[in-house]
Amino acid sequence: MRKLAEHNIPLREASITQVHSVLRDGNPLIVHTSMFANALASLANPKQQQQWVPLAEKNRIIGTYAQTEIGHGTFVRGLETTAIFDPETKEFVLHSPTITSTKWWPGGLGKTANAAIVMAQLYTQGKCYGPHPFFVQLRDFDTHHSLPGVILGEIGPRLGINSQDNGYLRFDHYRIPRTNMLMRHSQVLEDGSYVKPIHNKLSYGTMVWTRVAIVHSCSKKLACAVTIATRYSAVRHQSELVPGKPEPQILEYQTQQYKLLPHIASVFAILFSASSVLRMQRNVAASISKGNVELLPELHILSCAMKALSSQDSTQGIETCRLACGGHGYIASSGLPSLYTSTTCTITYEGENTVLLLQVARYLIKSYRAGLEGLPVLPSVMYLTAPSAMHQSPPLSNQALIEAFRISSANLVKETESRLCRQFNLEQNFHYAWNRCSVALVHCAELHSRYYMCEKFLSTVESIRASDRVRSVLQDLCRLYLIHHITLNQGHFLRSGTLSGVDLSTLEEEMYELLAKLRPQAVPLVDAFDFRDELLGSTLGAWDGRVYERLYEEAQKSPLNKTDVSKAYHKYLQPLMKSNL
Ligand SMILES: CCCCCCCCCCCCCC(=O)SCCNC(=O)CCNC(=O)[C@H](O)C(C)(C)COP(=O)(O)OP(=O)(O)OC[C@H]1O[C@@H](n2cnc3c(N)ncnc32)[C@H](O)[C@@H]1OP(=O)(O)O
Ligand SMILES: Cc1cc2nc3c(=O)[nH]c(=O)nc-3n(C[C@H](O)[C@H](O)[C@H](O)COP(=O)(O)OP(=O)(O)OC[C@H]3O[C@@H](n4cnc5c(N)ncnc54)[C@H](O)[C@@H]3O)c2cc1C
Repeated sequence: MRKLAEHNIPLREASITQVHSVLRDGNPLIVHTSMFANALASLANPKQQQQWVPLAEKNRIIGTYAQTEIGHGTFVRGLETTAIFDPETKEFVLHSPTITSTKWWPGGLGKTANAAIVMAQLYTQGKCYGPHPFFVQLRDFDTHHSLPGVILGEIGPRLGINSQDNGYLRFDHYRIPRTNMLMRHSQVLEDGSYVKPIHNKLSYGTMVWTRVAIVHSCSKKLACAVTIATRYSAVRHQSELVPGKPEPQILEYQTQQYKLLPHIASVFAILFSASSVLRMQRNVAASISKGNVELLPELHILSCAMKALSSQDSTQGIETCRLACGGHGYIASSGLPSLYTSTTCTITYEGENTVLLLQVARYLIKSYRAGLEGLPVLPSVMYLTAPSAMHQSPPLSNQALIEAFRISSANLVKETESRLCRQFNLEQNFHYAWNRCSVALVHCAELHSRYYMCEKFLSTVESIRASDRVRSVLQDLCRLYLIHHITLNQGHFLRSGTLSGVDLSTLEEEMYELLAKLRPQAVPLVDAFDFRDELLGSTLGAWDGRVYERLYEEAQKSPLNKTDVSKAYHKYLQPLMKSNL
């Protein structure tokens, strides 16, 4: 917090800095600095902001975002916590009517937060208006005791991020003033009448914002992992590449280069896509302030797509980096296990990936159908029904590969839409037909998202003007990324006829050449991420390469090494050894 203040970083921008990496096993303030701060900024009206933002900025109020319940995470419309307006007292009564309505998971809720943005079903004048956000004080601001009517606790150990005190929360007819409903987009007036928002998903805005922040943070996490694994691969010597010759750096093995270089490329692909979505988000936020919500669906879909792809890619990449470090990748002091556990959760939180990809697919199918009917569609999906442009670029050039992605994606959407129609004809029910096509629909969403990411990588690299040599290395890296993802998805390209078997063999051969060409750039590339050793926190990945010394030094800190003979020897081992069991 002191660092943020020193650098004049507003609270709600803290989560896209490296500040939370200072803590190894989760940050109990991350939801306060990200979702809570953003919910106040985007869902509270100016008067409410004046009241709460300065207190949150000064950390007098420490908040969390309490939406998920034991019974419902994905299906937000199914939340059970109620906020019933009482016109007599001009208050809302918050209540948790069932066990499944218990709020469950919010970060920092267990012990740290004294307030929360609570999503609850809004009832007024006898009618339910769906989930809405409320500012709720949970603990006394001086003593930190939970307030009467509020039942709070921590949910217990998790796979990782165990310093984050994820919590549970129940309300027992707990009253809050009417003015605690966040009223920027929708309101309940004193007489209980409800004023609608200009778009009925504006109250989901904090989730959209956080998905964008997650994309950015995934590229940082993956950058940490590739830095550790690449530096280690330059220090580690193992086996014989040529019999009788000295043991080479493991980075000389083509298989090792294949494990690392595509993930170094992935850091850039995710980062450039994140920047593009962030720009769009800023534009949409500015438009919403002027009452224009036209681009909100596009932002929602793009943030779902990029959150899903980046969390999946970074988690897989980090695990590959861990495996690439052999046994030493399994030791906690390598930093890789905690990077993995703090990244794999991004697949689940802020919208489980499959669910988000199905949102993307819904948009693709709707846009495809609209395009066929000649109705207007938004820019990112115009290609679904636009004529193909495959022959305009030289064969297998970067542009041709992007076109191959685009056409394959359009082809898959077309094929899946036909399947959906056939299934609908059989079932006579759109929802059942949708479910029966949902694996294929997820594949459509993945390919569309990959196309977007490849396109952003290429267009960003080509726009670099500062240095020819930097651009040249990034061009090679981008080329490797494109070919790598084509080889992983060969079937789609063969099915669409955009690439032949011969093309794929040619590309595969080029990929192996690129691995060798980029090998000398591997260490400079990760050094350029410029992580301080303190932030990386890894015995394997420190700048000076003293891997073995650091591993040995770190082992000395193990509590078991404080004494030569442990207590357990006297208590258990010695009796066992003497027991003749
Ligand atoms: C690594 C460190 C990270 C650091 C960074 C900070 C991290 C901080 C830590 C974070 C810790 C983790 C913190 C947490 O985890 S906080 C909890 C996060 N929870 C979720 O993300 C829940 C996920 N579920 C949903 O968002 C909704 O229920 C979905 C979207 C699945 C369906 O929803 P619903 O059932 O209501 O809708 P529908 O399917 O009938 O669709 C109806 C229409 O609505 C459109 N629509 C839907 N949504 C939006 C939207 N948002 N803007 C604009 N439009 C939207 C949709 O396209 C469709 O349009 P159309 O097709 O009809 O035209
Ligand atoms: C570390 C961590 C931190 C979190 N922090 C917060 C927080 O601060 N605040 C907060 O409110 N919440 C938080 N959450 C909760 C998180 O947002 C939810 O766990 C997440 O949205 C997924 O919901 P769920 O757990 O209900 O999973 P479910 O929706 O039950 O998913 C289970 C399975 O069902 C599938 N499924 C569900 N619906 C569909 C569908 N329509 N179509 C196809 N398949 C489907 C999913 O794909 C998945 O395979 C956190 C969770 C974690 C793990």
